[in-house]
Amino acid sequence: MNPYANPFHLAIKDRIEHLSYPKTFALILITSWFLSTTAKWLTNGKRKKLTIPTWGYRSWFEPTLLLQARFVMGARQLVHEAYTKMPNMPFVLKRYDADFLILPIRYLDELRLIPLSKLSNKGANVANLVPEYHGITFLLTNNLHVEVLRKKLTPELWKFIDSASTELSHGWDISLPHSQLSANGNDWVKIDFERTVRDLVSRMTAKVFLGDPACRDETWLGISVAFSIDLFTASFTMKMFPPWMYPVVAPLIPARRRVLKQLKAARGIVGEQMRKHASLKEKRAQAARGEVSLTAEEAQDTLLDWMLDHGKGEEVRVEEMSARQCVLTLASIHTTASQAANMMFDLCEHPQWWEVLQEEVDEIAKELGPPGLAGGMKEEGGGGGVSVKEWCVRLEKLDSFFQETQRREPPIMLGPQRLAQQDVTLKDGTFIPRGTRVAFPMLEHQMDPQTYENPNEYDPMRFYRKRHESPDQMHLHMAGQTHPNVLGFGYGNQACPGRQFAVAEIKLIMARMLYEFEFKFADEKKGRPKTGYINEMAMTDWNARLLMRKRVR
Ligand code: HEM
Repeated sequence: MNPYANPFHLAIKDRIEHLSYPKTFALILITSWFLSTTAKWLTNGKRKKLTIPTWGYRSWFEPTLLLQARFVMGARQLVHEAYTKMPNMPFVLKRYDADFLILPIRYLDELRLIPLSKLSNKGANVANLVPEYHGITFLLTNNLHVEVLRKKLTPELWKFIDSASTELSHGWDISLPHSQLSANGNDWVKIDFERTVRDLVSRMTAKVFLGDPACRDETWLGISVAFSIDLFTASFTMKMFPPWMYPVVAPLIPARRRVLKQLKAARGIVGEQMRKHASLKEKRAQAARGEVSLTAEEAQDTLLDWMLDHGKGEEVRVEEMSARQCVLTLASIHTTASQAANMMFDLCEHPQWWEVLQEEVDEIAKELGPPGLAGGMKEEGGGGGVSVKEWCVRLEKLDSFFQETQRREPPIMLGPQRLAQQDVTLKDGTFIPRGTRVAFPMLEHQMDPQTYENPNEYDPMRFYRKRHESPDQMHLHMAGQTHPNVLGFGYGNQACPGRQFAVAEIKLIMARMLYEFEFKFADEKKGRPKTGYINEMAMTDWNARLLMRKRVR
């Protein structure tokens, strides 16, 4: 029987056929929300639920869908209101795909000691990326990319930073508009600062992770910037639908198609480096016994080499290894570039600090030679040159500046985040049902007068002063150290494993910028570019432009 034979059905069919694209999209969303809510209601009846109050409903009648939709662009406001109105209390926030239990900071240490099998950082961070649709499910069960950072990159940090600094010099000539900058410093040139730093950081990261020649492969450099953006866009779009609709929606999302293309191209590039590693194994062993000598490229020691030597089974198959390299670009490039951009925006907003930072760099340069130039950041112990370590360690004011920017502009406003893999009851009886996302109000805590004196004041020497209060404080308040009041890199043993590398990279880049150039906002009236938030994620303003000119001494 033809269902449309009925005039009522015919009218509906006619309406549906004439719906515009936005209306069709809204209809799909509302229908899928209705179906998934009904399904949840039918299946969740017996599961224990969160008993903590939800924040944000405007009235009893506001549908949950509306509250979840408001979180997308209004999370900053919702978190701020909840934190202010319910100080030191847990509360629940509704993101469209998950309920967040926001815990006061006093729970931080208790949660740190709960095993990952109960409260998982990976569960929370990776689930946001819909891993099963992007070929990255191995992230949930496998830790090789974290191990390599902890066991190879961090212990040998300065060797790798030194290698990254050679790539910084190479990128410096390519990514900065040298030909437009007059030597007398008269001409201001407009630049997209964040993009410039992204280019530099992607080169430095590729040098350390993959080595030559992949680190100069334009396709790889393109992937290492675009992969994160496309993966986030694809995941964000998919998560607007209930999981049962993913098989239908996923193939229609252009960003996801790009992600799959990037993964395919990465297989070619990373696969080639892997083949070289395999073919060099014997020669490297001979060189270690002093029987043959290696060229510089053959002798390079990359994080990929370590992963190939230490990985097992699927870990060392090209599909998984190349996807892992893409994921490492995701973790490392935009985070680092936006921190550097925020630092430069803060400096342009508070120009009185130029002199202080430039003076610090100039003083060190007088003794160690200019940053990045001949006689400056040379190989550690090589040719009478100065190690990058010495340069970075001595940049104490820049270090403090780094932290003050990160305090006010962390990459995420709710963190650290964990996913309850099973029901958990905290010491005071707070019950966390399986499946709950747990997070801390990082940004609010860092902007709270109980945490920092005059939190709204931009005080870039705040951490410098703390460090110099007494010798035992010197290491506690360095950029990259985690602390309950400094959460931008996470906290405790699950904190960002690449943070020391990120701090050193940013110091190298910023020291050179301070030494060689001056910057100001392209649009002085607009002032500092505003950070936007999509859900809990911070987004620097990609339309922001700065003016730069050569510094004349
Ligand atoms: C300023 C730059 C960076 C910021 C602000 C940052 C921040 C973070 C944060 C907040 C986390 C989550 C920690 C948690 O779950 O509690 C994280 C995790 C991670 N970061 Fe970073 N990060 C930065 C740079 C880097 C770099 C350069 C690398 C690699 C060299 C890296 C690799 C990772 C990895 C692999 C994880 C996941 C750790 C895990 O699954 O256990 N990050 N980062």
